[in-house]
Amino acid sequence: MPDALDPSPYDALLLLSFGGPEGPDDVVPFLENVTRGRGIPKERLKEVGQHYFQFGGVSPINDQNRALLDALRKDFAGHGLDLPVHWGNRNWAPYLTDTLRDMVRDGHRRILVLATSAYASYSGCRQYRENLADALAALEAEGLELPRIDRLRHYFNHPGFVEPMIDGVLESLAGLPDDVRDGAHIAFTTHSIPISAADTSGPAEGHGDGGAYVRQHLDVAKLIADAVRERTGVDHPWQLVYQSRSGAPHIPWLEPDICDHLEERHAAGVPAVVMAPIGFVSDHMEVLYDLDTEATAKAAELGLPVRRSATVGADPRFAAAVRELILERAATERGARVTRCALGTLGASHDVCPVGCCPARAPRPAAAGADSPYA
Ligand SMILES: CC1=C(CCC(=O)O)c2cc3nc(cc4[nH]c(cc5[nH]c(cc1n2)c(C)c5CCC(=O)O)c(CCC(=O)O)c4C)C(CCC(=O)O)=C3C
Ligand SMILES: [Fe+2]
Repeated sequence: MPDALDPSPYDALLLLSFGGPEGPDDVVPFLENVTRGRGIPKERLKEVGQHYFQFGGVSPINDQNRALLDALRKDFAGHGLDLPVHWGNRNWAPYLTDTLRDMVRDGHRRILVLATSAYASYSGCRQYRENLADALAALEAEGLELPRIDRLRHYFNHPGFVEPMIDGVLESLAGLPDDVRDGAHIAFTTHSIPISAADTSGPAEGHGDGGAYVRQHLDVAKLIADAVRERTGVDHPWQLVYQSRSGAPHIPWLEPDICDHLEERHAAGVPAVVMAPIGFVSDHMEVLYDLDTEATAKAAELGLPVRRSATVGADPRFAAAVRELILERAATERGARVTRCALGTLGASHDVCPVGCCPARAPRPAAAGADSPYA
């Protein structure tokens, strides 16, 4: 047996994810949960509902989280890390509040959160923290003693997140027809968000010009493109583009959209495109519908060969990265000096979101940050 690894002061890991419907009857209530108070046009909701119905009302995200749970437990057991792993979602069962209640009743006092969102932004960071605060408030109202909750730092530039995506892009290139492979461009995609949200993503000192959200994605894109060039000897031109835009049309969101980008590349004579969804942790509905269905249909219409590269999902290298991040944070909490592993130019992200990081339009309590009202 390997030497036991020390996760103290933490006594549990909570995998915190988005959640998704698991059957047709779940779709509308799930969308109501997601969009409550977000001002999304009715037309857009009808359209997104259809994406889910087209897949039998089942989002792949829950099974992917089950696979990630298995991968984490296997990795921890194999390395002598004795830390129970629980799972709760923001928008569908198992709901965060229910999971957290069970954890508190099981006696957990110091909980570390792994969010299935790798980058900064209101939607990808603070909103998760707001939902953690909501869950703590609910448990407080039930008279339960509240645990202390910390969240693992953003892992977008951790090798365990980046390396599986490099393999994914290499695999997609290999899958293209021989005569177009070397000329292929890479379209790195992520979720479009309002430009105002991008500009205020991350800590205040980096606000403006797309903020941490755009900078972090550009750093990952460049890492992958550089690694692909090194391994294939071919310089594939690349660009960061966006997908899954929602919201009112008069509000500016990050562009270009992947479909417009495919059209533009095709018109410019580019012979093939690999779509690499670096903004997402798993092949969930935004990937299966917006890329594999919609963008792939657009490419077929253009006669443009495309491939979509795999997300990280339950890759064992990602599970190992999570273990390293847990041990890194635990050691930091114990006052030890640790190496903080990160690729690229930005360095390891902060452990605790500072005040003013990824602000909300309408301020609400958020846990696990410097502005948390909870201990
Ligand atoms: C940055 C970001 C991520 C990546 C980080 C992360 O992973 O957290 C992400 C992930 C996801 N988004 C998802 C689903 C949805 N997102 C929506 C709406 C929105 N997302 C936004 C941003 C993001 N979203 C924003 C700015 C909105 C507009 C409304 C608002 O300002 O809040 C809507 C409403 C309908 C629509 O308009 O699309 C749905 C249904 C699912 C589940 C997929 C599945 O079921 O498999 C996942 C993983
Ligand atoms: Fe943040």
